[in-house]
Amino acid sequence: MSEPDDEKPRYHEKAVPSSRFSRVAKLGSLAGSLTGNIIKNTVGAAVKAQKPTVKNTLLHLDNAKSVTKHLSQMRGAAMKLGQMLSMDAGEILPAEWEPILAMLREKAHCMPKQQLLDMLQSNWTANWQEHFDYFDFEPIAAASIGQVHKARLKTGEELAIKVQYPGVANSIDSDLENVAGLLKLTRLIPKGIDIDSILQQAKQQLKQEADYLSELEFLSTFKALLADDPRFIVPTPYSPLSTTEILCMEFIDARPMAELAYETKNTKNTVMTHLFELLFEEMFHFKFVQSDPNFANFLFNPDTRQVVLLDFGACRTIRDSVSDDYKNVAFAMQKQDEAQILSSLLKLGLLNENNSEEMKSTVIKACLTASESVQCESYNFKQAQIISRLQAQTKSLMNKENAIAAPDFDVALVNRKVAGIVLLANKLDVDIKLKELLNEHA
Ligand SMILES: Nc1ncnc2c1ncn2[C@@H]1O[C@H](COP(=O)(O)OP(=O)(O)OP(=O)(O)O)[C@@H](O)[C@H]1O
Repeated sequence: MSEPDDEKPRYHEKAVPSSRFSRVAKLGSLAGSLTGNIIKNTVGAAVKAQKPTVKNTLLHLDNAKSVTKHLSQMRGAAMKLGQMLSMDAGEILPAEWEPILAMLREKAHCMPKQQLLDMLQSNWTANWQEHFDYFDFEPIAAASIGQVHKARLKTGEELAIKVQYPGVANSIDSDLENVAGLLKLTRLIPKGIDIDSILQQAKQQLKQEADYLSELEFLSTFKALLADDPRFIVPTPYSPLSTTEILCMEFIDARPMAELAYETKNTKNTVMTHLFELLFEEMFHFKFVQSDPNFANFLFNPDTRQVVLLDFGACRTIRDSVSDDYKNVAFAMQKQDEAQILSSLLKLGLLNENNSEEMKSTVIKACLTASESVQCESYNFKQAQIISRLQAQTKSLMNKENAIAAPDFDVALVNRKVAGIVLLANKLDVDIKLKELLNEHA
């Protein structure tokens, strides 16, 4: 049933611990290895006549490796929380953690063939192979809550089939609680970040993402919204074989977004411009947002410069008021109107009346700095070093207990979307006519 494909990445097979007991045991062993590493590094520091500090003990790279190794084996909730943290806080966590965050974004194991066969059989029928010309058991991708296989139906259609790891849906709450407890133990998270609200939102988002029939519906909605749009390719959903744990759609042959880095400046600018156009359309026009804009969720076609959109698990319809308030912030930033920026941030819940004057003024100053992106004709996030400048400006907030307000879910998801697209543009070193793109929505 399998056709070899030399271009495909190889994944290590590793059984996903599916019972609650085995998942807790896995976290127990992580706690054990963290403690072991702390002792080892404290002793190591003492031998080298250094004072043991948080940096050379808790934040030591051995701990980073332990956390990554265990989370990537747990997959599901554990790994997703790591990904969310790296998206939300990736630019502000201590530099020592960058290797873990990078691995959490990318590293994954696939499930052993028998576990995969059990999932296919329990979701389909014993004779499921009758539907296919071939089904490649080697996954083309192993992500946080499922792995993706390529297959060809008897009718000739090529499908991408996402199969969820067993036990993911039932263990979301307990996994997230346990992992967050561990992360708190490592004191990894700056005081200013409200981990408990990230945790609540991660639970809510993951439960939605673990229901592949809801993703199938979101995929159909996006397919309809972008029908005949020459900038984008959205795979056609295939519902006859889709279930809550298996998602089937058209297979699209395109290149990973990371390879865009090697394309011409023109291609990079065009592809990234499409993504900013889509961002504004989702926020201000569709009011329906795909809120997980990580690198792996886009592919591109180098010849046509089209963007392939994938992974619709985390879509959300946002309230009209949220869409309007974001638009007000954007245009107030363009006009450098501090009073309007403040009132829109208050409405969005990104600031509240209890915040100190110092806090309000820090956030408004940061908005004014960021506003250069929508004022000049063409903007390059990387060359402007805007992220490090904003980090420096808001650094004082990171060390104050719960200083960063936890907005409601709509707002948190739009924030994640905006941040994700900006980080992508920053990474790719592109020039974007952001002012012009925004003005189309005036
Ligand atoms: N329709 C498709 N055509 C071609 N490749 C696909 C398709 N769908 C998914 N893939 C491949 O599988 C990878 C993972 O897919 P997807 O992002 O949907 O999985 P996921 O489990 O939801 O990931 P995440 O960890 O982001 O939640 C993609 O980056 C892409 O390489």
